[in-house]
Amino acid sequence: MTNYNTRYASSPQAIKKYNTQELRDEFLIQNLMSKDKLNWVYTHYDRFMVAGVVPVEKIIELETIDPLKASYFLERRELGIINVGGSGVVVVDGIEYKLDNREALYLGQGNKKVTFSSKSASNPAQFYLNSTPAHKAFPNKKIGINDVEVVELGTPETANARTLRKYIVNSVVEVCQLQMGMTTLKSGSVWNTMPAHVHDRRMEVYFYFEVPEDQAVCHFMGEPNETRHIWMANNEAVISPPWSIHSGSGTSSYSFIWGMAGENLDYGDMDVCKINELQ
Ligand SMILES: O=C[C@H](O)[C@@H](O)CC(=O)C(=O)O
Ligand SMILES: [Zn+2]
Repeated sequence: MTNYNTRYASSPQAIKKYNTQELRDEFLIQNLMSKDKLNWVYTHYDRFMVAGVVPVEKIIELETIDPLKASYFLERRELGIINVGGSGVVVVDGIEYKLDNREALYLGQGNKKVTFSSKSASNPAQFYLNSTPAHKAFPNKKIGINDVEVVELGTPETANARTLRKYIVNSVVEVCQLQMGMTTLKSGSVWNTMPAHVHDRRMEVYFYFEVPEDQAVCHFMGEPNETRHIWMANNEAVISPPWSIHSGSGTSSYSFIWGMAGENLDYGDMDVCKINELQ
């Protein structure tokens, strides 16, 4: 079963007046990982789409949705998939890709039939999906844990020691505009993306997972001199407009998947904010 809802783009002026619920309604994405359902959010930020799928009893098919006005989902789109659950299988036009925990798959434009299933109902796969418009068909590619580019960031003293893994970036796989990766906080560190940055060329979505039960992540957004926060639970995502910082501090360590789309494929294109100038 496929569900979707739509999020329109917001101006920096608008959010200055939002209360907590309005901010959450615009930017927070909940209920992504629900059993035997494919829940899409179609954003008007670079038409970036976000979904989760947890196949338990069923094989779930990637269906087109009405806003695409396409005869199949990947007619004009590319798709990135990262499995954050138990072992699963993605079948793409008859070709089977086994995705274990923390393995990823890039699917190019033009693939017609895509299905998701789990190896075991007691430890189901949890596929996190990002999709963006595509203008060219690049080859499908599985990205295993040894294919990623690893970057160590931060220090324990500043509570931001973390390992960043680039899965879907153009030095690993050819893409039109999608970029995806995963960042894991070291035990005792809580701050991601600090120093914070903006990149007006690209929007971004963060999906927080491996947040221990009874813990939470406080996600910071907004212009660097006008920030807001959104408290987030495990398996929730948050949209970052191109004009917004996107940084979080947890009450414990955690992991998150970042996904981006927009003007360029240069991962390092960021305007870093001075920590002591944030407001
Ligand atoms: O534009 C890049 C993204 O915000 C993330 O890759 C940053 C991140 O994972 C981190 O610093 O922890
Ligand atoms: Zn960023």
